[in-house]
Amino acid sequence: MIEINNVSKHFDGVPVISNVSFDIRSSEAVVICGPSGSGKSTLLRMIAGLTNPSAGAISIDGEPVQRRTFNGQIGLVLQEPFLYSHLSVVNNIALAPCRVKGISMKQARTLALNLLREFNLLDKADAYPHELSGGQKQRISILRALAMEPEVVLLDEPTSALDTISTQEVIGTIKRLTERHCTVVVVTHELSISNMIADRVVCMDRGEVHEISTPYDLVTRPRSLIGKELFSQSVSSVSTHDRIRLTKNINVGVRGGLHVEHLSFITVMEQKLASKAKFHHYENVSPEVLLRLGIVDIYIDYCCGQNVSIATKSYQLFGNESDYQVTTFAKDIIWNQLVLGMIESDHPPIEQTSMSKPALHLIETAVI
Ligand SMILES: Nc1ncnc2c1ncn2[C@@H]1O[C@H](COP(=O)(O)OP(=O)(O)OP(=O)(O)O)[C@@H](O)[C@H]1O
Repeated sequence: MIEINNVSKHFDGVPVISNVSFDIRSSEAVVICGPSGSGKSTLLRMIAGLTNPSAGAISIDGEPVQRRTFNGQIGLVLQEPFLYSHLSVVNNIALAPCRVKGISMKQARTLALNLLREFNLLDKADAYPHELSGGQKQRISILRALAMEPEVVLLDEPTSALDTISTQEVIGTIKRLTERHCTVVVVTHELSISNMIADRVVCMDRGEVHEISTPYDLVTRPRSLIGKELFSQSVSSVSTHDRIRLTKNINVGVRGGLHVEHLSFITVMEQKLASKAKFHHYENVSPEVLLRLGIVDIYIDYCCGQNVSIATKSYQLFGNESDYQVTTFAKDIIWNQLVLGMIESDHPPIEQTSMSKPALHLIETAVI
């Protein structure tokens, strides 16, 4: 769908992007990551048609982006949400479809309300931007882009100005975009976004693409130095583990293929919890099924540097509409609040042998 062919860019003779080529398929979610100054935003701006390549070409559905007229087919979400402060949330979303697409304000508001309902923000329809949290503002700006029914949504550092909880909310919204089969391209420093939403991750450094891999491959077997540096950063030891008082067993599910050395958090946990935490590797089993059936208390999905993507049913740090959620936390948060909280709560120990036959069948047939 998006073709990037031998694209280079220089500013005043200084090269910023050098000979970059890759394709993005329709409905694909691609995360572009790399150190500061590696050219990520410049590449995204070129995909958006906001700046032209110095050499090479970028096209969407065969049409060069430079020649595309603005029709809302590319949705752009920036670090700052830039909502209109004098308009309510619903009118912020309805404005562009009304002005650009020429539909009536009534129709545009209906469209906006439907989006707000779908993305669980209906209760904010009549709020004004100053009444929203940073995360809510950013989620509204994503819906504003979505209201134009774009072919592709480009997001440039959508969470960099947000705290942990707001970041999780925004990641949830981006994830929903992907579930709607939008083509999504995200530039981010937040590695958890790639774990949560990306089909593929583009690793850039100094204007060049060094690796394009799935998040899982980047975590488990990075092929480039920059991929390794970004995704397998060394983890310092957990400072608070001595506070743990163990009274109960917890079952920890670990995604098959994820090895202990990928995360020293697990190593520390194994040492400290020795007899209390049981680790089980599961291949091709849905974490949701494992959690719903109570076979595991925590499911460790991906581990990336300081971040861990985990799923939990029985203990929730963040309110959520479902009783199952995958969240990416800094490992210290897991350790201090989640594991400690779980152990100190009245969480009943679950023995693996208590699985019923139907439950076993469910597990055998469930595929991630
Ligand atoms: N309009 C411009 N004029 C001159 N230099 C620019 C311009 N835009 C970007 N640059 C330079 O291009 C390089 C890449 O910038 P870019 O913003 O694309 O990097 P980035 O990877 O997105 O960085 P960050 O993660 O810090 O946002 C930087 O050295 C920057 O100073």
